[in-house]
Amino acid sequence: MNQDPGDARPAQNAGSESVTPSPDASARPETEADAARSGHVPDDVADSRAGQGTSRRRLLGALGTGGAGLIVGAAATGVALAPRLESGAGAAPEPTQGSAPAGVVSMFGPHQAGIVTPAQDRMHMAAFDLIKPNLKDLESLLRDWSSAIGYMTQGLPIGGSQGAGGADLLSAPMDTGEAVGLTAANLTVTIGFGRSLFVDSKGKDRLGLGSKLPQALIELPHFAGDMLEKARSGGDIVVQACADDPQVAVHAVRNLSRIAFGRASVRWSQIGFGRTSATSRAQATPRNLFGFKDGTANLKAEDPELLEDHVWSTGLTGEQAWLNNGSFLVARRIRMFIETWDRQALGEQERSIGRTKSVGAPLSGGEEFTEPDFAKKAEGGLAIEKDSHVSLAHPQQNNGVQMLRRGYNYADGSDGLGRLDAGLFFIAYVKDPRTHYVPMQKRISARDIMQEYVRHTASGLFAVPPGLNGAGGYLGQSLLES
Ligand SMILES: C=CC1=C(C)c2cc3[nH]c(cc4nc(cc5[nH]c(cc1n2)c(C)c5CCC(=O)O)C(CCC(=O)O)=C4C)c(C)c3C=C
Ligand SMILES: [Fe+2]
Repeated sequence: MNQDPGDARPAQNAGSESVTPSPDASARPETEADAARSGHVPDDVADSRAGQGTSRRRLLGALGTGGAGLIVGAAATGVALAPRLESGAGAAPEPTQGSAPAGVVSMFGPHQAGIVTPAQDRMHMAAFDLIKPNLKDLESLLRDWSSAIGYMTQGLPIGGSQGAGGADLLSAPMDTGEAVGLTAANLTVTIGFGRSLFVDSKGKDRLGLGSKLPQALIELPHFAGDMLEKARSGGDIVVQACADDPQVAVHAVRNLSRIAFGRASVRWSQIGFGRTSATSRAQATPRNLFGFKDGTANLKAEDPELLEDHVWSTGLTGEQAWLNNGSFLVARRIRMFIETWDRQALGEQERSIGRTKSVGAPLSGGEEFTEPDFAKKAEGGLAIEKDSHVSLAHPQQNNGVQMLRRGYNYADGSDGLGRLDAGLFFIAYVKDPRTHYVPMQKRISARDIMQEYVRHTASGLFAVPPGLNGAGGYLGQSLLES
């Protein structure tokens, strides 16, 4: 993480109002008690807490001038978090102005970062359950998370330059510290809401958000071959942290989990290494653990019209309108029977997928990006078998629907039989899972030749709210304030 320059010491407990220091001192709370209630800490209170006699204004000045790479976003991130983050007063920092420094992906925009962002190489995804479901905790959690995400995605410790350890020896540091000295590594943090946030298993409203349950946020049906572990599935809120450095991604989830203490707890988490998709034409197509190129025919950031048709939620009205510009995240932990696969002849492996292993070309001929010809005949039948993976997943077989895949390889050691517990942590973003995921998964689960070599062990479906448009807001605000 970038260590910002100078010896400036940040406030330890400032609130959302302090994003931009106000020149009008009378507008600020006078006492520490007032400050705690409002979530805003006056500079002098903050200074004495930090024990450094350095005002937040000086901190901001130092960052603004010396931290050229961090520009306004970091400089204006006056939203420091209390060590235990109880105030619920955090809010997003100012949008970065102009182009972000290398390695920094802005958290601002109509859509959340981490969807069409060029897929980073590492992922840590975690699902959280609320501890005592109530709107107050949910809002304060989302505010505090948004603030922390603002720091982390700019390569800063949560709370600012001294967030991982200043002069206060009596409190736990706001940031756990293991990312100090690392860059932001293109960190993005994307959040989504599970059906269980809205209603319980009997359909009863849990938090007063029942009327806002998106119609498409269904209970996914059972698919042939599913062997789902409940403890690894579902969740009220999901957090997807992706970065090009594993320590940065894990640091993000660890700190968000720490911030959630008392309000939400981790239900499951999954670490992924090695992206299995390309989400931009500028990226090379990576390979999955079957050794095949994965992500060739994926939707790409350069296709805004296709993204509009297949990924972004649009045209929702009334109580559902909060989700416009959002999306749906489908997560499936798919174990791959690597050892069995590795014993298959190359021809059988290629027949299962429908593409060559070497370059990823369709078996009907051409190069990697040649469109498959599903009618082409070969010796003994079709060049691309009807039940090959690409045939079943191709838009031609799926009413024209497409998805944005953003999955990762995972390996969680070996099972008791010496086999790798490894596979694909499948992630897809879709406009509507009822049309863009369920029918395709049904077809794949029932017929795909590749099914013999995989088993779905966990599942999640989440509604992903739109992005942050400006300072002072927080991720998920449209759900709570519409
Ligand atoms: C329900 C959706 C999908 C699941 C589940 C899924 C699992 C899965 N896929 C591979 C490997 C490959 N998939 C490829 C293409 C591909 N896969 C899906 C969907 C699901 N995959 C789609 C929509 C597509 C694109 C189809 C097309 O338009 O041609 C490929 C080929 C290369 C590519 O285009 O990406 C591979 C290889 C595995 C190993 C797997 C589960 C473990
Ligand atoms: Fe696939």
